[in-house]
Amino acid sequence: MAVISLVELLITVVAVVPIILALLLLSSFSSRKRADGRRQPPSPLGLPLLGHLHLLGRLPHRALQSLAASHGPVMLLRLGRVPTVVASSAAAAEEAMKTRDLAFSGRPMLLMAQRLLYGGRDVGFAPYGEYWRQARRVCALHLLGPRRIASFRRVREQEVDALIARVRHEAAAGGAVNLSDLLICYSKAIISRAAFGDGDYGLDGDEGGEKLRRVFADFQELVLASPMREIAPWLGWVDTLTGLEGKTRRTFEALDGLLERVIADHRSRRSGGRQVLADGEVDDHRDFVDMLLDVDEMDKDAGLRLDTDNIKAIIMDIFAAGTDTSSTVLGWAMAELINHPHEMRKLQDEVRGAACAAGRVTEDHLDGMPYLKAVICETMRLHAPAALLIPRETTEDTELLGYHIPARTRVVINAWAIGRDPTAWERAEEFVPERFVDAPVDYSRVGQDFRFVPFGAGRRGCPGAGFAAPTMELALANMLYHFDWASMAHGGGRRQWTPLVDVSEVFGLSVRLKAPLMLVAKPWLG
Ligand code: HEM
Repeated sequence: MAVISLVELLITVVAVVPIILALLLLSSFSSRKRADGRRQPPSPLGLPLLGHLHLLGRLPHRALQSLAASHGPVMLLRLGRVPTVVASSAAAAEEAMKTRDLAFSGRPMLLMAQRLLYGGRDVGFAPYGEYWRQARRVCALHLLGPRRIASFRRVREQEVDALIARVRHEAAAGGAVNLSDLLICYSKAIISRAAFGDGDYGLDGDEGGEKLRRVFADFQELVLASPMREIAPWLGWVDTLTGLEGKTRRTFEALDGLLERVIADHRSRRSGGRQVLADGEVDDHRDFVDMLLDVDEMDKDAGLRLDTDNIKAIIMDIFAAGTDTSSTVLGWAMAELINHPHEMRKLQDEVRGAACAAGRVTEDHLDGMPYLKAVICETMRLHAPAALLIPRETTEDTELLGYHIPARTRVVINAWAIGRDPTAWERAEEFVPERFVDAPVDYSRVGQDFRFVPFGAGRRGCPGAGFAAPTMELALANMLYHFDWASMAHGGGRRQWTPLVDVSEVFGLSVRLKAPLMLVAKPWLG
């Protein structure tokens, strides 16, 4: 990810500072009382300028987990010039996202989100305040409410059929299926159709949509990147040198142009005599852009104006938040199931038993599949895709587990570490879906159990969990219904059979499998 290479570059740059000087300036922030008697969270040793940045490495969620093991569930780090509190236990998460939710509901003004999301006029990165409250209400009620989610059932079922057909086609060609690619296509197709409808929108001269896929991938990579300018403003020139500046501009321009066309197209369809429906009525053909244009017309009196930039920002948010996350969970679920054949067989028995007569799994079958839901929960417990959630910022002076946290402190909640905390979970590092059969969690309702927070919780918790649930469940159930699976890997340029999937990770907007998931799919003949 770009942010990692930038950090590495910074480390190289500061290496010119004599090591002796660095050692002399080493500073310890270990837990201490301030002059006013308020306790600060403990900190590891930091370096001048970098603070604790160099400790994060390529897999920050793991590095922070190790640091928390020595320094405790609430730590204070300095990332460049940014003081950052890290919460790594269920108790800390509950206090931040429930007991003191209001104080922890801000978002920092992240430079890249500002650049790519119209100055923070979206939902996910908008600062806490009246605009965010209204935009969030629109999202939760009009775009992601239960009736709207149900209205996209046809889209989900068609896209699952398309996914299964693609697997069948690639499997028939005799090789391994690149399931990672197919799952990204699947979740992107669902979000695109929900957001834009069935119109065929693309970039100029983009045969097959490859250019668009790359632009979206760049967007996902950039949105949470930390440019040097933000960490150490005097090193802002590094962003131009590494190409980050140019890539950000090109990505923004490409997506902005596309969204302009989509919105103009929707506006012209509406002015051609289309009736605006009353709030709450379900019309299968209305997509998110339609809904946002409706809200702009209907909510005028409620004080919310959504101009074109607001609509573009909210749609981009939904793409950022909703695509990689769902496909990443599906990839991890398949990897864990291949590595746990007994659990794979158990889930296949459940799915095939429930949907046998129908010849495919539909959404009507999902309620009768408790093990399917348990597998998805267990996958997210071990592999929370947004491992560190989205960074928050305190809106006022507050406390966390007895430590004083000043207003405007950045807050990172390590959902990944909380899911693997051995003091909270038995056999914490093992894949045991049965734990969620014995104690089921409705993961589409966030904030029920703070040992399990892949969707965050509280005011800023994910409003899209209910949308993600049928998207993931339907795909996983159908993949297991239609095929028997085995693993295959690339090694030394050749494809090799392997009994297990390599579960090495790569950190990004989602923490995903490092190597593409290459699997052999054998059609099940029933
Ligand atoms: C497996 C799938 C998903 C996961 C794991 C996930 C996870 C998250 C997380 C961790 C946050 C930040 C929560 C916090 O700070 O407490 C978030 C926020 C958000 N998510 Fe999701 N998400 C998923 C799917 C979706 C989908 C499908 C959508 C929309 C269609 C969506 C829309 C949003 C939005 C708009 C926010 C910002 C909320 C705010 O700041 O007020 N997410 N998500």
